[in-house]
Amino acid sequence: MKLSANLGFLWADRPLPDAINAAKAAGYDAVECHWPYDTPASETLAALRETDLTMLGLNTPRGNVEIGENGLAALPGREAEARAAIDEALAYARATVTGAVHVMAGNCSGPRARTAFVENLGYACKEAARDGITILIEPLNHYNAPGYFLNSTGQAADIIREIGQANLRIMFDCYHVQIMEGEVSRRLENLLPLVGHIQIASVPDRGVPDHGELDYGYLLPRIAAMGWERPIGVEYLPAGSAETEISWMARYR
Ligand SMILES: O=C(O)C(=O)[C@@H](O)CO
Ligand SMILES: [Mg+2]
Repeated sequence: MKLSANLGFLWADRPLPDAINAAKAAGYDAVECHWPYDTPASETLAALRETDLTMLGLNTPRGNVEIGENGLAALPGREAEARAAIDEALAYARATVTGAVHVMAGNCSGPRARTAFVENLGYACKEAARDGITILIEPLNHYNAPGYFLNSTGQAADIIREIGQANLRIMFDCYHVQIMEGEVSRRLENLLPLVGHIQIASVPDRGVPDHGELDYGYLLPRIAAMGWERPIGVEYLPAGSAETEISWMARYR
């Protein structure tokens, strides 16, 4: 089982190149991040080359976070900003040889939001396809992301099927799926052809994935048995330092 350190949460207090080095030292096979835009892409790329790690994914900018914005792609009337955010994310991904961009929908609901999301995703897929980049959409739970447009895997699957682009996939975060829908292993197996990335954390506390209501001792071997070979994103909130918490990894290797 290969694991990817999500540097949006792990070593998040360090500059991104230092966090990439920490992930390497801790034994992770890959990295992924949330919003890397304060770090010049050249510095991120240098750290990736030095450590021989790949950046699996990054998120589009969220808009005005001070007023609670959490993405722009499903906001009717904000298409120009949404596409600028997609362009910025894709440029950073190209410059750092990152494989996927998570297009963040934002806080909205209703048919006009869905239309905006579908159209902006169509744009993102076409722009990304030129460089072989995958576009991800991630259903988020309503405790961490109240009002977020995308909150179920069924909704994500419908949108992906409607758009019909081969590079559009679900970011299946087991933490969010368990909170919103349950039946994580069956749901993942059914959706597997549409899944582009998998993430894990304990539920409900979003801690180290070795306790709580989801049994990763069962789930991770089950995911491997489904034929999943790519690194799984470890996206938990460290209670202390991520270095002192890595002993859980040995269990899943
Ligand atoms: O919150 C999550 O889960 C993520 O994966 C983020 O990329 C979205 O904020
Ligand atoms: Mg996630």
